[in-house]
Amino acid sequence: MSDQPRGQLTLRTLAMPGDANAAGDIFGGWVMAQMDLASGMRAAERAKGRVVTAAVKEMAFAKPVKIGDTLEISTEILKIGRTSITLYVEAWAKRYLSDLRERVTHAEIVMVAMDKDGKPTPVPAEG
Ligand SMILES: CC(=O)SCCNC(=O)CCNC(=O)[C@H](O)C(C)(C)COP(=O)(O)OP(=O)(O)OC[C@H]1O[C@@H](n2cnc3c(N)ncnc32)[C@H](O)[C@@H]1OP(=O)(O)O
Repeated sequence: MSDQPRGQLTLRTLAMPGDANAAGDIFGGWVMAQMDLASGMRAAERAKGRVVTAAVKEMAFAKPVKIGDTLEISTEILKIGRTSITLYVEAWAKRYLSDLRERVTHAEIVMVAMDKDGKPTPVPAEG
């Protein structure tokens, strides 16, 4: 497993008190939401249109995110199907007031390109 983020840095945000429990641990659901947002951004750019999340493959949280950490989400497009885009997504915590970065979780996320009527539509050729 690499000690560097894989793919493109797609989203950076700050973990705030409102995203945490009473012990200062950031909710896993908030981290997942940021990963979903980043996947949507990357996939919509590739699809040149709207996308929805079809599936999130198994996830585990290896390390906590704490209040004040910068959460960095990187994405790599693994596969383009007919209407789907499969991404490998990593979440890293850049620790508060430090240069230390730790990978907290990763997942494969499948996004599907949608037409204006909300039906799956082919992902256009690149370029
Ligand atoms: C902005 C948001 O994130 S929206 C919030 C969460 N997401 C949603 O609300 C999406 C709700 N789900 C849906 O609308 C539908 O189930 C869809 C569009 C994801 C799939 O619709 P389906 O009728 O199954 O369409 P269809 O069978 O044509 O599949 C479309 C593609 O999705 C893929 N797909 C569908 N379900 C899954 C799944 N569970 N896992 C992986 N891929 C899947 C298919 O393999 C297909 O890919 P391909 O065209 O590259 O071969």
